[in-house]
Amino acid sequence: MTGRGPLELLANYRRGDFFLATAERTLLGRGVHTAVCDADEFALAERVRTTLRTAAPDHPPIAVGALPFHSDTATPGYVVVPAEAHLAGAAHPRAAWLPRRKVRTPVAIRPVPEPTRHLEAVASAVTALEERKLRKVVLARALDVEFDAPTQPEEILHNLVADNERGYTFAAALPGGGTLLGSSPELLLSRRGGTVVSHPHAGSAPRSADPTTDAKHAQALMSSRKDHLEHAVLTEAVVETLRPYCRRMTVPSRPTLVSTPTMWHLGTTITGELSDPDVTALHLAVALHPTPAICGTPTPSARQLVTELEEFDRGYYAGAVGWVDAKGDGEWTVSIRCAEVAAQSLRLYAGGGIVPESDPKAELEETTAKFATLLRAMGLPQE
Ligand SMILES: C=C(O[C@@H]1C=C(C(=O)O)C=C[C@H]1O)C(=O)O
Repeated sequence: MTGRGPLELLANYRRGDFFLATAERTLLGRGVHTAVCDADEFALAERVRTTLRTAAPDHPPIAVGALPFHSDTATPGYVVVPAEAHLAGAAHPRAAWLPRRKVRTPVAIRPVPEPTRHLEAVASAVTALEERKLRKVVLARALDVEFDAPTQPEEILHNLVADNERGYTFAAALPGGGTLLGSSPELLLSRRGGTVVSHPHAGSAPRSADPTTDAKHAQALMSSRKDHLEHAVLTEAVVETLRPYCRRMTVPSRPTLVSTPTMWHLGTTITGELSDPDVTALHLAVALHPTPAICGTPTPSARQLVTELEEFDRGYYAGAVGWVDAKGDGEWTVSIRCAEVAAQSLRLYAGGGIVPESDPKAELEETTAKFATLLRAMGLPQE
């Protein structure tokens, strides 16, 4: 496949590969030279560094993979040095003109939990925030989609890449044989040489096909106290975690508006100059994860509340997907706007940050809007 362009890499993707398309590059990893699987994510980062440093010259000096929301033996961090790695430039703008692929119609779609249960969970979270002195918690829900024939990750990935020009669009093989498939707007961490960048997102509003309504939603988000509060909790945590690794940091005082084809968000680009050249992109991603974008603050009690209130396991949703190379450079995106794809079914996930001012109905609508990234790529109605 050497010398192929980004669209050829996309066309070549098949179940079991690793694929990541960003605004700058397209990466395809195939096969497994060495797999590193560890429920302890710091141990995982160390083992991956050693593997890449001591590796025989016959394999690509890059490792790719996925971190779960919460690591344990059933859902460990999983990073592989692929047998083959292919790198090309950005798939866009040409990818936007690709004809869409048809995805089979599902036989059943079931919300987990029922929407009324999610409303109750958000209301309980609001009460618990006050009682337990939490500043924020992120609650998610899922959609289980069933087919009477094999799922088509290749087709869905193709449409996700075509739809999301500025997204981090990924397909990552998981240890149990499934695939995590999605297009996230959010950069957990990138490291290039001595420079680290994080672009955390919190604060959301749906896009609208009507330009006046769309602009209104954006404006309302930019002036929403509740959303700015959610966002401030997040940037503070990211800055606090990165500071010990950096000799200099640049942190804008206000977030900016970020758009995806389906959502508006508040985002802040945080940059830093590393003081320790030995710390890899994966070490930094592991240190940051889980940020309050997908868990809450303080982390341990927010994680506990998530376990109490969500009726399903997040698996690799709200984790991270990315790559790290032998120099320690790399790029990890927050694994949201995604689905875990099995043989004949898939599970879509969407969550939102809850603060004391949150309204359950608005939170339910926000998760519905966030499902649209995947539903649209599957050719399904987005309601
Ligand atoms: C948790 C998700 O999204 C995150 C939560 C956001 C919010 O609460 O406003 C915004 C962007 C993401 O960081 C998701 O899409 O599932």
